[in-house]
Amino acid sequence: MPPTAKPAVSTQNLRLDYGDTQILRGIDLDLPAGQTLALLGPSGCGKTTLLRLVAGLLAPSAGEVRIEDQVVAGPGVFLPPERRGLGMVFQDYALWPHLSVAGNVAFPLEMRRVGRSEIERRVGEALRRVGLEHLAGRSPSALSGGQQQRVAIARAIVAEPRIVLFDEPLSNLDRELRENMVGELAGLIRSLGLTAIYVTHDQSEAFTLADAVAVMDRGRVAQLAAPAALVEQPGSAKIAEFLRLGSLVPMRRAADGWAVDGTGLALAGAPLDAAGETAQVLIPPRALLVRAPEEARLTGEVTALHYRDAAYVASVSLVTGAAPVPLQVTTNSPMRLGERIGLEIISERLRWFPAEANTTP
Ligand SMILES: Nc1ncnc2c1ncn2[C@@H]1O[C@H](COP(=O)(O)OP(=O)(O)OP(=O)(O)O)[C@@H](O)[C@H]1O
Repeated sequence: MPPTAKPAVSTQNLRLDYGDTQILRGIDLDLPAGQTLALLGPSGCGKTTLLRLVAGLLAPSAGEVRIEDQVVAGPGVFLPPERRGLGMVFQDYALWPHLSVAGNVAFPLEMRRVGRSEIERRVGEALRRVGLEHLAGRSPSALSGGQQQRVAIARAIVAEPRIVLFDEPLSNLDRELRENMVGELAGLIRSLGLTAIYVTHDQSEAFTLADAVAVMDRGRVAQLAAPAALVEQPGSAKIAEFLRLGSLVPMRRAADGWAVDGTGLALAGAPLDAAGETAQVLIPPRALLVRAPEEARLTGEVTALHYRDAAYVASVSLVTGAAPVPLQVTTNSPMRLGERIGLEIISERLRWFPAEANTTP
């Protein structure tokens, strides 16, 4: 974003308490226009609460929400949802059963007292965008889950908002449909030039759709970064663990470097500033190369195996002479359960974390 451009949505020190319980503990976000931000995190971390504060369905306990540089919530200011100019799509679709598909999509325009012919034109356009123009006259109850969610999306975009909020919109759909729809939704958001905030606990959804992902943890943003940057440079061992980026292996300082805790197995490449006597190292699958056992310094035994997306994904137990170390390996070469394989570690692809990094309150 050029330094002068105003963010489409921003929050400053946004807080929400229920009684004595702090739900959001000071959220600072800037979302540039035309970008999609995913809020990703475990159940209860505050994703939906943050979205509801932006939507105007909740008022903050402290801090500020701005939309296109207008304060919409803050000390002495609160704009209701209908005055924030946002589209919203929820998990449960919330379609009216007594209205047809077209009637549901027309509803936000009728509330705004848009003329009949203009409504017809815009409803037709919104339904075309989601591929449902042929079902305009149907009742929502005669649609599949995926079609119902498309109606909800058409309804959210019919008034041509610049910003759309999505709260787990695909979580009621079965896996295959979800995977198809997430790509469709990403295409739609891009082609309409929308700014979007997308709540999900599904990492692959977040990584498919979003320009930036805010990983949330207990009411805070633990890390905000592009998907590739999260994979390359997770901010803490806890974030790496939540994103399932690989195995986290406990390390202990040895005479001339670092060794896997409880073993004599040395690993090179620790950054010099990794303080203390203990650390953790993230070993992502892409840091491991499979070799013939006699060609490698390390040996592992295959303990579990899946074939997925044209590759073998194996759990491997690294043989250390002491406790085995569990690792994950991806390879194109066939493997068998129980097989012994050689492993080479690419030390530049390891990520080191000081032990303290896992104990943030
Ligand atoms: N009305 C309420 N009163 C008290 N606590 C609430 C209320 N609404 C939500 N909470 C609590 O706030 C926390 C955050 O809830 P929120 O729905 O934002 O989480 P989430 O990250 O969206 O979770 P999920 O993925 O399960 O939807 C939870 O611990 C929840 O129990």
